[in-house]
Amino acid sequence: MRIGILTGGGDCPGLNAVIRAVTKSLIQQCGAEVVGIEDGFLGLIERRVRPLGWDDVSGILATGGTILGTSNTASPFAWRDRDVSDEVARYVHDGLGLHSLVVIGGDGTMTIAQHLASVGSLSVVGVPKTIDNDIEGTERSFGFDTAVATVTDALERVQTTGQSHGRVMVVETMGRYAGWIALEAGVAGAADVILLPEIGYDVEAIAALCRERSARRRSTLICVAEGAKPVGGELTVGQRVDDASDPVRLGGVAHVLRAQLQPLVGAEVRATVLGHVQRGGSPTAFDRVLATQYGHAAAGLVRQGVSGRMVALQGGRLCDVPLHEVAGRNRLVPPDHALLQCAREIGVSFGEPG
Ligand SMILES: Nc1ncnc2c1ncn2[C@@H]1O[C@H](COP(=O)(O)OP(=O)(O)O)[C@@H](O)[C@H]1O
Ligand SMILES: O=P(O)(O)OC[C@H]1O[C@](O)(COP(=O)(O)O)[C@@H](O)[C@@H]1O
Ligand SMILES: [Mg+2]
Repeated sequence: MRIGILTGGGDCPGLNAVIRAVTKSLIQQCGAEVVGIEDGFLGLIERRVRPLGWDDVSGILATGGTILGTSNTASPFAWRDRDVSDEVARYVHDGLGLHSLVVIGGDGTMTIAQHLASVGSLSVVGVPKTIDNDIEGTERSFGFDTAVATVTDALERVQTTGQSHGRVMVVETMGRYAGWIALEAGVAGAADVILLPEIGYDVEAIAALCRERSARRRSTLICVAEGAKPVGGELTVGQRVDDASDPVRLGGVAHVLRAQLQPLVGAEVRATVLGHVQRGGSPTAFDRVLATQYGHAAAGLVRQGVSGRMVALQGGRLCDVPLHEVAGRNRLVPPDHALLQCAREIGVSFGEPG
């Protein structure tokens, strides 16, 4: 049995833990030959692969990033304005002789994997990664827990300096169009205001809260997701990546909000954009365990000859879901989410109009 592995989309902590678990499981359980594909789908397009043996994946459990490299721009369906998916499928079948491909990625990567599985009749098994936790079909992607821990730590640090100066402190998280990181870290880091892409905010309502807190000699800690926007307003685009299917990179809403709040509050306002620090470094123990379980489960599906499915966590239990239920979708924070309600009832503001 010959199996390929690739990591696609933005990197996140725990990718190496999955690569290790998939490879060790397949070698130990069925003596499989494992092939690492470099830089996600780019490696299939440019034909860059290398063998992965037991020793290649030893000692990488706790390391950040991905030993295989990744790409969040390369798609076989739109490569330099061409659809090269047929060539890629032939390379996987005939060139590499792969029985199955384990694809570790996010919503975008799973969309490509699902298309490749149907168009190219490839055998594909998915593993959900992303700090954003926005993949349909699973309640947890690995990498999210580590990002939340990093943001929580940052919020606590920003809070002490904010309180010393009596300032309004705005901290921006990643997450694209989903507010999971801001919501969980905002609660864990005791933010006074949490702004999510799923809930439009009102600058005057936030300013009123800041003024009221300043009057009580309290600083205000605002945790804003990069995809948050004012009611009826626009997303803040950080930059455009022209060769990506989704060229928009969000970023900078903390600076926009800072400028909007400053004339409305007495206190000084400062903004911090956490950026890629949220994606780097060693995975938490939770993510190491989840990534190991996901990798082991994906190897199990491969050995059973299952295709077109992604391993997942539902109700705290490992399971697998069809890729077509994941592809092209985005899991957002639902308006009736229990943690939203909990936060509201302990006085956290979501910046909603008063
Ligand atoms: N809706 C989509 N349809 C097809 N390809 C997509 C879609 N969204 C993203 N992609 C492609 O999938 C790859 C990874 O997507 P990205 O969203 O950056 O990472 P992730 O897999 O972590 O979600 C990129 O090559 C991107 O061009
Ligand atoms: O690394 P880039 O290209 O700046 O992308 C930034 C984006 O990637 C993420 O960090 C992770 O998103 P994906 O998991 O979809 O790749 C987003 O939170 C962020 O908006
Ligand atoms: Mg994504």
